[in-house]
Amino acid sequence: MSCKISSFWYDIFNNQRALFGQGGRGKMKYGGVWMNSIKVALLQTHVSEKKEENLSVVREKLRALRAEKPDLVTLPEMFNCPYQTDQFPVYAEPQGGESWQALSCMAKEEGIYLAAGSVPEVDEEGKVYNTAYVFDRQGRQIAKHRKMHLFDINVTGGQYFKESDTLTAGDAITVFDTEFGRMGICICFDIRFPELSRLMAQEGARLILIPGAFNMTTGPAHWELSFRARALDNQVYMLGTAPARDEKSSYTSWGHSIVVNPWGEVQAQLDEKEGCLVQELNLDEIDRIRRDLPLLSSRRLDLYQLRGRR
Ligand SMILES: NC(=O)CCC(=O)C(=O)O
Repeated sequence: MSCKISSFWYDIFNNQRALFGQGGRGKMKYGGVWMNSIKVALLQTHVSEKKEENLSVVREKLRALRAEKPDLVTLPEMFNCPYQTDQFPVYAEPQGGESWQALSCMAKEEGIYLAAGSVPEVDEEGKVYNTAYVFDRQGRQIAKHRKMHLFDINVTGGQYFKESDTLTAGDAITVFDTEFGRMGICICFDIRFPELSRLMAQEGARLILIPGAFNMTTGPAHWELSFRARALDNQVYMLGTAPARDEKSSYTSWGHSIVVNPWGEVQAQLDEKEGCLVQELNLDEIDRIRRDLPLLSSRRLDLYQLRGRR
């Protein structure tokens, strides 16, 4: 089936509306109301060295999910490529490349929003980014986030990783609009910087999507805690989608794809194995919790303010 979609319209559209200078501040509703619930499916896939195989796995799993009728499906960080700094430039493709086309077609074929994990992206200057694309039900790209905080850590006796060896950091905060309300997206290590989630929430995000791959050092210590903290601070749903654990790979993913509700509770979480988390999210809960416990509206904005660069 042919469903070639150009990313051209997106460049024009998004250059005008990308967050913080892209218009559309605050709330936007479709036909005056948002839908009050959304069915999401988080796909925790095994990542192999074969890009085509990784894409085929996603295609198969989306087909298998048809009976569930999800509105939004999310994929893991770097789901089409081994999580290794030396491999990012090898697997990188420009926006509109082969993986982008395949993912756009999948969104269109299934009639879903597809938050297509992240993939290595190369720009015209040869810089490589860790990039998350989001497609709408027609397969059009409606958002693109380049990981803003590169994962450079060296934990004594634990995990070492240096994304900046081969990756360049993004510099935009990313939100997008759907009939379910505004959503934000960032990538893995980005979650550790509370300002970013707060800025997305300030811009009206009600759900924050995070493709992520914590590891065997920081995963048990900080994965769930980080999702719960950001959900609680901002009274939003937080969705984290990770690759399944592969003990043979050089970087071992913690897995544990997770949905946390705006009260800060874990609504559902996978273990380390391949799997799919299908969840119905009650979006009215966001408004109820914000009414009952008015944190965002009780901030002392006369005394302090957080502003993103415009
Ligand atoms: N891929 C990543 O950004 C990993 C982040 C991580 O493990 C962390 O502890 O933070």
